[in-house]
Amino acid sequence: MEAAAAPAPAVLDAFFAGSRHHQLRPAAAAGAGGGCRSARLQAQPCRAAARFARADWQAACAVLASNSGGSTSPDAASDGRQPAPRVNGQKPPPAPAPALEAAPAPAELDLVPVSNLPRPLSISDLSPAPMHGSQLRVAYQGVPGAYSEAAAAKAYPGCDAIPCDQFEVAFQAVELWIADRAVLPVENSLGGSIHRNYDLLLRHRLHIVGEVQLPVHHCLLALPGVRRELLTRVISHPQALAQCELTLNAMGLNVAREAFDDTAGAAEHIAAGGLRDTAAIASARAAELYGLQVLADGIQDDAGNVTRFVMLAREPIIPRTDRPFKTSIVFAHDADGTSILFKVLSAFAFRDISLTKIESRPHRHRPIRLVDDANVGTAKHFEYMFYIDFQASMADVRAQNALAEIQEFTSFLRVLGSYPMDMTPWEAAPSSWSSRVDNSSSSSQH
Ligand SMILES: O=C(O)C(=O)C[C@]1(C(=O)O)C=C[C@@H](O)C=C1
Repeated sequence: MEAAAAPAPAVLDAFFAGSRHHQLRPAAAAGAGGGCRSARLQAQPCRAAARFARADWQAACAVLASNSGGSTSPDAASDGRQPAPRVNGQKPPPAPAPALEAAPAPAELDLVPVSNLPRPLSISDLSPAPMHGSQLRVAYQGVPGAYSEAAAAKAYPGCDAIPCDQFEVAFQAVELWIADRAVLPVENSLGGSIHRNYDLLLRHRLHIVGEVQLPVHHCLLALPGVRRELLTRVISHPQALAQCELTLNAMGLNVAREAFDDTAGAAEHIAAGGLRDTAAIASARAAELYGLQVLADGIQDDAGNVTRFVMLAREPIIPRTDRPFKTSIVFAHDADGTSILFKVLSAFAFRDISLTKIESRPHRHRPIRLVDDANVGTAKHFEYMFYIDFQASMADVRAQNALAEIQEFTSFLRVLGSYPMDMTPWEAAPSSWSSRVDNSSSSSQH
């Protein structure tokens, strides 16, 4: 138990400081609804989504890149961008006009003077639970049929899922009000962390507002009539290839394996190109969408194959204590500190707060630390940013005090989000390719 129940105002201020407004709304995105299901957002060049002129999206990307900088992190400054407004983990700047408002408005953009337009709280701001049945626009990476689309649907049932060609585009789509939320993978039980998204979480200013765990059930897909013996290549997302490696070998499929942007994109590529020598690892839904046959299903190496996704929004949610919450933080420490990681872990251990994840990423701004006594640069350590997920809400005084303590010996600390844990029960996906293998290998024409 905490002896002192005093909250840690600096940490909490820093956490809630994320709710400032500086919004850029592409004119065409202001309309209600979505209609973007089939349009895919792209980064370079930015192909137009259904309702957006190509120029709008490109201008929006350019303004975001030149003005917002994303950020809050030491990382962002290395891009040579404007010093970003601090979101949390740092003191917020005094009130004046946000950086985006100072930007000259491209003709086709409707820049909202946000300081004049206080946005009323809506129910979605207040509720930590997904908004069932509403047409929330949710950005994900991949094309329809990707697991990320299924994760978006699980997180926000009935949402309008917006495909994006890269993770970064999904972040930008939310920042630019083209989407309301993004749902992005952060770790898989077999393949490990999706590092790119850890780096992007730091570089952008979005908040984690939820998590969703998706059992991932992979199928081997090919054009109708193709037999396994004809295959010379298996293509898929690198995570999916890694998750099926042993099973593919056990099936005798020792053919070339090639990485693709996403699993469903690989299936689409086979269908579009009429590739009879290539199979994709993707979902059964991708098979239906792109007219492929399932040669084998349940080919993931482990029945408990599950990917954890985070839900991202422009605003943090109000943390609560009436249900299990997780909080995600990222921090760096001063070069001269000793045993910092031990001290950080102790701050949680002494308060009986369980950690659910630790990740470290290179500290881009300060990649190397000199460690020899003479400081002549002969001995070096890498420097890291540390990401920790812990099982407590920011509304819990134990978490507030732990972060207040941690703040004393870290040079940078940011709360990425405090959000309800995904407690939905899930069944392991069957991993039984051998009993389900399609017999077409002996009966079909090729
Ligand atoms: O390619 C897809 O279908 C995705 O949604 C991406 C992704 C990932 O990035 O890990 C998501 C879940 C699976 O683990 C495999 C791939």
